[in-house]
Amino acid sequence: MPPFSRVTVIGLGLIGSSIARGIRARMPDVCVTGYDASAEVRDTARAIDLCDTVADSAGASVAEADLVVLCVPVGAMGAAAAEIAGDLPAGAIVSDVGSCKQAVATALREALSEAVIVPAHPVAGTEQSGPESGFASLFHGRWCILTPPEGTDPAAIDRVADFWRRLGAEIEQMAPDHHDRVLAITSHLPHLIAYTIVGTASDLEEVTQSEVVKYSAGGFRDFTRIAASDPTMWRDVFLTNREAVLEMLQRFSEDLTALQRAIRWGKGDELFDLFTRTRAIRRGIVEQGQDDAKPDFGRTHE
Ligand SMILES: NC(=O)c1ccc[n+]([C@@H]2O[C@H](COP(=O)([O-])OP(=O)(O)OC[C@H]3O[C@@H](n4cnc5c(N)ncnc54)[C@H](O)[C@@H]3O)[C@@H](O)[C@H]2O)c1
Ligand SMILES: O=C(O)C(=O)C[C@]1(C(=O)O)C=C[C@@H](O)C=C1
Repeated sequence: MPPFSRVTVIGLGLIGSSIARGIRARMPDVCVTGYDASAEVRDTARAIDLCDTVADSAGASVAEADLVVLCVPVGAMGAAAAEIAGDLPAGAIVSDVGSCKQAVATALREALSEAVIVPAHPVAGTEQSGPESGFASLFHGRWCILTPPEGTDPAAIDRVADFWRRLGAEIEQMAPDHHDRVLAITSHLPHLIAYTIVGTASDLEEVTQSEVVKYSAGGFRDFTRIAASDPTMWRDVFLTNREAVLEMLQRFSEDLTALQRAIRWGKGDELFDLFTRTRAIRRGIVEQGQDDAKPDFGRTHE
């Protein structure tokens, strides 16, 4: 039996709509209610039959829920939680999918002082956003990291883990501050680098816009996919995970300076050793079947 029978998804963008579709595909008996602050998104969600019900207010959407999943940008988590505070049923579990965990956990606890909260982060996504971009298989074979605060009811953690396993994810548990440091280097910094390199290329006076488009067939093209990611989401991620990102950025710029010196002084061995090491890391990722380089992730969009 599914761990929940009435799930409310708040924020019907890429992740929220993928959860709604995943529930339809993997837990068809579960009733899904959706809500989004944008009336346009709610209309689209109704038009594409994303949920059993799309409510017109956050409070109404949670009134009968046993699980509420907040799928809004991390900077909006506190406000979204505050909106449901007065209507949340006593036994309901609240979760979220935010890309940073520590600050979000604090915001959720402040808004929902009595609720059982089990924060989660599915490490799966694309550069798309909005209700039509989601797909049921997004979480298949991907990690979902749970960051429950100390003292969280283990039965609640198990139910949320079961929910994500049924959506196809594998579960890992971590302390929120550790999560934020790990994701700062594996996800947040790569996005910052992609935004920078695409911005720098388009600013170069000697390179025209049409040349940027015309010659972006190789490595640069991969950066442009990442740099097309949602501006609101990523603004919020960098402002929210500020400390960890700045720490990793400091390490990164020191390593970049070392590379700069190696190039300047013709230290070919240093370059060769680093590139050999990084090639082995890439091959390890591919061997583990986690190669996401293809734009459609090699997965079926159900
Ligand atoms: N995109 C990814 O790759 C990815 C992966 C994992 C986790 N996440 C996290 O998932 C969350 C959602 O990201 P997404 O990619 O689905 O974004 P999205 O832009 O596709 O969707 C976000 C939706 O939230 C709605 N919204 C904003 N504020 C709201 C509020 N106060 N109440 C109700 N609805 C509100 C917006 O109208 C929008 O429809 C973010 O916290 C993000 O960090 C994203
Ligand atoms: O592949 C992508 O497009 C993503 O950006 C996915 C990605 C990532 O960096 O891995 C982005 C943010 C998330 O919080 C989790 C996953």
